[in-house]
Amino acid sequence: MRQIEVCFSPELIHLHELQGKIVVVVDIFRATTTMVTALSNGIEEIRTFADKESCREMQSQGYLVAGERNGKTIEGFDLGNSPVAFLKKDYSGNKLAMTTTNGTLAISKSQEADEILIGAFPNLSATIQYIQQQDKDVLIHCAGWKGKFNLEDSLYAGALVKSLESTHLSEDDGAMAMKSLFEKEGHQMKQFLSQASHAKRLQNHGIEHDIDICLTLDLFNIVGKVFKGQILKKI
Ligand SMILES: O=C(O)[C@H](CS(=O)(=O)O)OP(=O)(O)O
Repeated sequence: MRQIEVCFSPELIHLHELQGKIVVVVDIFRATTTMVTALSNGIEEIRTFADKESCREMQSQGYLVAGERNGKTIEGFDLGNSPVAFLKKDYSGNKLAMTTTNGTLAISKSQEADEILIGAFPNLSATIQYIQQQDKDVLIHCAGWKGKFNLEDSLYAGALVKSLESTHLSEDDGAMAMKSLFEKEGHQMKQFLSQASHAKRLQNHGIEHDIDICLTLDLFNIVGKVFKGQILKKI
């Protein structure tokens, strides 16, 4: 049987074997949710950058540039890191360059994987369906917050482990623990995650509506996948 395991922070990813696996990168608040929303609303490809300046330079190549530092839109950028902003108009025909605090770092640290998927609650079922069709082990790479464990990415990991239990064994302690957490709290996800430190940070920025999108299941029937350094959508 295929295996599934969880890495709770990009700081711990060196402890895991990535080769041959599907790595699902997850940053519920908000980078991977924003990416999936952008792809669902017309963005044709996303390139991710660790630093602001390399990202900003993509403007001259016709890319929209999006990103934040400490949750705030970077000065001179077209967009921040808000999924809601990508629902406000049709972005068909546009390409996006993005830099965020945690999510884009987790993607760059997953490069040795056989496949990298972009995980978020709004495309959970599509991602599950795609994984079930592949004959590969899965590693869920939680972006966390500045190197630390966080509740929302971990709960997503639990949801994925639980949903894949008929096809993927979770012998890893982290995967087992998160499955139990999801079994206990998954039915009241919004209430449970409203206590999360990052949810409180977003509330302080007055962007509660982002939280709603981030915690809504199956809004989009797409899979976000990295192909040669670009994130593209697979329908
Ligand atoms: O924009 C976000 O929500 C966070 C910012 S921070 O970690 O709270 O500074 O970035 P992300 O990469 O989406 O976790």
